[in-house]
Amino acid sequence: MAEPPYDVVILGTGSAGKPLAGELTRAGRSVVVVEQHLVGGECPYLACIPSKAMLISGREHLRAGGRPGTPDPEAFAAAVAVRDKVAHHQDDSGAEKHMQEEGSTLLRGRGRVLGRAGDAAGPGAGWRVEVALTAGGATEVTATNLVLATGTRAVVPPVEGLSQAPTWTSDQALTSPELPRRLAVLGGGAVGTELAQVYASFGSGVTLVESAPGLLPRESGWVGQAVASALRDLGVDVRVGRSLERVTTADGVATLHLDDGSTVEVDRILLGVGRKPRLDAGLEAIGLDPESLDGPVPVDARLRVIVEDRPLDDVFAIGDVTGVAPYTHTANYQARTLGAHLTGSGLDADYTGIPRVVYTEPAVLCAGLTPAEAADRGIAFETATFDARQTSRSGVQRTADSYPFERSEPAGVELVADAHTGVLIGASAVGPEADSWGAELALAVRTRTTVHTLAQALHAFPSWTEAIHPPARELAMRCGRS
Ligand SMILES: Cc1cc2nc3c(=O)[nH]c(=O)nc-3n(C[C@H](O)[C@H](O)[C@H](O)COP(=O)(O)OP(=O)(O)OC[C@H]3O[C@@H](n4cnc5c(N)ncnc54)[C@H](O)[C@@H]3O)c2cc1C
Ligand SMILES: NC(=O)c1ccc[n+]([C@@H]2O[C@H](COP(=O)([O-])OP(=O)(O)OC[C@H]3O[C@@H](n4cnc5c(N)ncnc54)[C@H](O)[C@@H]3O)[C@@H](O)[C@H]2O)c1
Repeated sequence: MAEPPYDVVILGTGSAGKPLAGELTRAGRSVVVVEQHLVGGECPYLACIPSKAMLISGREHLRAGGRPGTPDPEAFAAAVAVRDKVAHHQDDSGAEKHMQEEGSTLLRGRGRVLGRAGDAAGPGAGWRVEVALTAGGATEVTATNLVLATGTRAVVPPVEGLSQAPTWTSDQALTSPELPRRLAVLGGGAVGTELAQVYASFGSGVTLVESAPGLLPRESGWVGQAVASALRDLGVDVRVGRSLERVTTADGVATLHLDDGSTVEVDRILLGVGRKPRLDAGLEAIGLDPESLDGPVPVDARLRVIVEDRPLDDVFAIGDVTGVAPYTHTANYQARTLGAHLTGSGLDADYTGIPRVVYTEPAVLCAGLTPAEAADRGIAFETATFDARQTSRSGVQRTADSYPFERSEPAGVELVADAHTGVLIGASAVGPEADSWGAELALAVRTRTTVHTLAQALHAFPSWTEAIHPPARELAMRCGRS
């Protein structure tokens, strides 16, 4: 059955596709969305929300007397119940209803681009998309504009024996009721560090293997060291600069063979080594070859897909599939930006100061450039750091905190400023709730605030934001003024 022609067809209803549909229907556009799995994408059911719920429950468990190294299946089961409740038990009927109430036509199935509509080539002719319906059968839709919002999938590294081992991706970990007694976490990025903390909090014996020289290797070295130190306090065996050569499995127990000759026996291996864009929606029909692309879909500042160095006027990509700062807030922002472009004059996307947050304890919030990135770009810069344990808030927190074991409580702030202008070009904050109080720094980077202005800001006493003042003041004395 052929559907009527629409203004826009969107493939994928995740943190990118779903809000875009709302922006467009509110502006009176006709929209058809195609979703092959869950309406809402990975974030609410399989990623952000269940992982944050488990981190919070893990913290509460430790404060209530839970001991790292002592598995507590009962406490874990209670946390899983909360996790599954906040993740709606993967029931997306509420999200589906919401999209329909907003006016979108939702087709459940797998979409594949067939090509331009009719014989006409070039902008304005519209796009044909075939949908293999989940309920069976197929249909075809036509729309003037095509939007790819197909997200990513977990990378499975090509390691000998891994496919026979008991592995989890984060999707599986965050939907499973199992508390492994011994868990290996492969990868020390956001997934690896957050989930290592979750399982260690409930008593799993966790070994974290990261191939880079430190955890969270995209960030300044001290940030990853702070997180590594906190994980070690929880009993996690953190091994950085190590790679996995092969895995052997016998009687359900996997043995990891690392490149230093050591072995680790575990009941489960969690893969947190990154994600790859989903490029299997018929991109050949728009002139992209997924094989040779082997990376994100290239877009310009208006989210137009670039083919052979030129942006297409009627094909767009948003969200993780574009590889631009893969977070829900980026996907939401790109959806708003594209919505404005398709319904009015719009603005170019500006990715300055996107917060990169890891919700471990201590939490991490980074924005803008690290000193290493500033150096790579040839920018003359100055940096200053401050140990946030010197704030009054740290003293209050230490006294009030009821963790049952010694912790090193790493916390700090690093600012990076343009040496000539004093504009804040990067910042990192680590500490309790840095995901919230560090937001001031992300805003300062995004709004090109100078360290002179930042040094004049008043920071509430006794809050963690007081840690921002000393390095801002130091840089204000060392940097020029714009
Ligand atoms: C464990 C984990 C924790 C995370 N935590 C956070 C966090 O705390 N904060 C944060 O900001 N980000 C977090 N993220 C990242 C965040 O989940 C993603 O950035 C965000 O979900 C990307 O949204 P998206 O719409 O691009 O992709 P998705 O949410 O993956 O949506 C894409 C949708 O497209 C559908 N689709 C794909 N191909 C087709 C097709 N051919 N036809 C029809 N439908 C199709 C898929 O089924 C999917 O529903 C986390 C990620 C992981 C893995
Ligand atoms: N708090 C958040 O916002 C949050 C939380 C979780 C995930 N995410 C997003 O989900 C996506 C996936 O996260 P991720 O942590 O899997 O990816 P990532 O790319 O952030 O980190 C992967 C890590 O694995 C390491 N690695 C790669 N191959 C390895 C190997 N063979 N052995 C050992 N280590 C290896 C890399 O050096 C890197 O540190 C990211 O886009 C991330 O932004 C965000």
